[in-house]
Amino acid sequence: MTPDELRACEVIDALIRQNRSFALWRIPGESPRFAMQTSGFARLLYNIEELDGQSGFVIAPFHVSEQHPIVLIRPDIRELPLDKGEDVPCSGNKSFTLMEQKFHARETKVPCKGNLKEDYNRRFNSFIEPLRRKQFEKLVLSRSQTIPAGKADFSPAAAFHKAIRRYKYSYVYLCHTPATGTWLGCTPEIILSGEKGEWHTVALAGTQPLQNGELPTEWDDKNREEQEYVAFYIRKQLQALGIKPTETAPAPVRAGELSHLKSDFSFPLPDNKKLGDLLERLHPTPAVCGLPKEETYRFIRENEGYDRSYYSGFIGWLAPEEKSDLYVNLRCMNILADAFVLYAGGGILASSETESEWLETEAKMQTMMHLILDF
Ligand SMILES: C=C(O[C@@H]1C=C(C(=O)O)C=C[C@H]1O)C(=O)O
Repeated sequence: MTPDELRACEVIDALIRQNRSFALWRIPGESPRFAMQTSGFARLLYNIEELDGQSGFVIAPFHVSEQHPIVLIRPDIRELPLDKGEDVPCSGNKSFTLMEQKFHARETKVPCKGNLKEDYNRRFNSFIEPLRRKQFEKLVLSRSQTIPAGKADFSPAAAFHKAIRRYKYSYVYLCHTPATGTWLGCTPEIILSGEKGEWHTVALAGTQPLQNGELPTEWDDKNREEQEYVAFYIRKQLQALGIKPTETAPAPVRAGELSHLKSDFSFPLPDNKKLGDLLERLHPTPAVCGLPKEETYRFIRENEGYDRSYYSGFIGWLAPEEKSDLYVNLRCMNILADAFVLYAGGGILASSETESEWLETEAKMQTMMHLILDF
């Protein structure tokens, strides 16, 4: 790292210690951006529609609750306060006490790998059953894994810098608020991006490792079907709003050492003040939830056995008057005082097999594992 980058990392890590509300993000092919709220608490919302007409950096959970609200960071400053360092104006937020760090760490139990796999297999069996009975067409089963921090001096900012170099084709972010704690992720999946009359979303699903660093050319029926469920759902949601998108054929894209099938949807929007309504319709897509939406959304919450928190929610810059870039929060982790909580999941169809689905979650977790293991 250059001296300037090192200095930037020190400032960013200090903002986390001071419990500020800020986000740092890098859209693929662009330079990193920064936004921070310098006074008061970041706004908490309990309905996605409440995002209509709002702007700022958003972090929304898989399922909104008292414990996991939607958080909207007001961008009081857009430049990293390099000169001022620790003296950024701030009221309302206070530094983390040890107690609060422990509070954020309350979900931290470190089960051994054998138990994790047994637990996953049990969940898999309860997920495959309604699929085989044809009650549902698709379900996404996910899990979390807690990795104790090896050393006390882990730098989230240095991990962000490592991520932007390593994951060129992903959206990389680091976000901290008192309500959410610290999250870092590298996601390949747009939920909504665009400006003025031109908007964009994607149907992304199906997973294979890269083959000798290259995109796979063969995709089996199961992967294609998984992706088509997402495309079908997006078509239907847009249609219900009277939107006629143009759609591309599914094609493989890169996400770290993995590849997924993606089709792009482009469309005009009659009213940019209604982005919350559109997000409410899109989230959660069958890439992270299932089909039919409402039934599988409930089934997952009742049967997955843990709270997804901000994993598989959405994050990013919301700006109806300029360009918005919102992504599905995948390949991410919650950084705690003494541990990392990593998350990953995968689409299950009636034909799915436990072992290969487990290995898929392992492969997806490697995205974050690469950022924490060499520290
Ligand atoms: C659910 C995740 O990823 C999603 C599920 C995929 C799949 O089932 O093949 C592929 C990409 C994402 O849409 C995850 O990364 O945790």
